Amino acid sequence: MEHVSADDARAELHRLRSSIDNLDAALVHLLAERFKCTETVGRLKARAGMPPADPAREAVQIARLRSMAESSGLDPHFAEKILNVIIAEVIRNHEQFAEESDD
Ligand SMILES: C=C(O[C@@H]1C=C(C(=O)O)C=C[C@H]1O)C(=O)O
Repeated sequence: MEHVSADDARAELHRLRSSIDNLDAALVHLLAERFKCTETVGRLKARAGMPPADPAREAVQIARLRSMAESSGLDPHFAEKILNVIIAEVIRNHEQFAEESDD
């Protein structure tokens, strides 16, 4: 493997970490927007007496995400795991909205 000086490695690491920081910021902003949107969906469902979870919609979302992950070089199993964590949190929020509207 080609040798790299400590100075060059530090400069490259700094450049890469700066991109990682930007990407992490984008992820947080995207998640914040998604949760704003799902909050509105959850409150709408609660008002309409619809169930918090929609497994059919989740299955479509997961299949779509797995396929996008595959074509962009991301491990589809990992992509599914992340989406499941997000969806579980969304459903927890929706259950809370449903309880609030029962009060
Ligand atoms: C946001 C919704 O509620 C739940 C959360 C979903 C999600 O986070 O993608 C998908 C289906 C539902 O279980 C929805 O029904 O669209």
